[in-house]
Amino acid sequence: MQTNKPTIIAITGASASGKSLYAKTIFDELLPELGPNGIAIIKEDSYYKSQSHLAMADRVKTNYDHPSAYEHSLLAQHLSELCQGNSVDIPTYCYKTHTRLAETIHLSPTPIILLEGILLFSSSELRNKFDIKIYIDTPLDICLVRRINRDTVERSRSVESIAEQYLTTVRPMYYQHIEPNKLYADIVVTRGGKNRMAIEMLKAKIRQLMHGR
Ligand SMILES: Nc1ncnc2c1ncn2[C@@H]1O[C@H](COP(=O)(O)OP(=O)(O)O)[C@@H](O)[C@H]1O
Ligand SMILES: O=c1ccn([C@@H]2O[C@H](COP(=O)(O)O)[C@@H](O)[C@H]2O)c(=O)[nH]1
Repeated sequence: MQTNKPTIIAITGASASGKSLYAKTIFDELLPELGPNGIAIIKEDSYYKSQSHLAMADRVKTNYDHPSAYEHSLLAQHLSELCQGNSVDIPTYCYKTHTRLAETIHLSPTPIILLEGILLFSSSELRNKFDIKIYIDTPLDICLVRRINRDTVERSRSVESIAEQYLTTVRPMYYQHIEPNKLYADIVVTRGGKNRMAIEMLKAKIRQLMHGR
């Protein structure tokens, strides 16, 4: 690994497997020692394509679990920019309106970048940019329960709409585009975002990388 470029740690797995919680726990626990210029989180979901040209009735029909729903080319471009020492303006996305928002988030390169999202391993162009690849391996029935609990509260969804979307796209796309790419992982983490040993091991690796810079 080069020491002068950001280390990109990609965290993938099914929807509601615990990717965000795992990344956020590591971020929160390392922030006091690394500071805001030391570590950042990027979400693949920020790169969902804008759907502002579609009516709401059509936006809900989009397959958000297929790689084509994401602007992966922009994510790849931003990772390249960050690795070259340049800042980027990350898009923001609203799950309630299913589209990109007007504002962006300005991000300068940090030594450690935690990148999390469901389809990060589906593109070889993206995979080649990752220094460490982690797969959060949580049984799908547990993910579904977590998704129902989360999306009814945080994403304005009804249980019926979650069930419909799960059966039509979320579950089939998981078996086509997420689970088969587990083989690219360096590390497979069980028990979701609260696996304390998996959290401590990645924190130790990050500390080692920071000492080597
Ligand atoms: N190990 C766990 N035990 C209990 N709840 C968890 C665990 N991991 C994650 N969760 C919860 O499940 C929900 C989905 O987790 P989240 O991290 O948002 O998943 P993802 O980012 O993979 O979609 C959240 O409400 C989160 O707090
Ligand atoms: O407009 C949207 C965009 C995405 N989704 C669902 O989100 C998940 C990915 O996010 P996680 O935080 O990893 O769960 C994906 O399964 C999409 O189905 C959506 O419902 N609407």
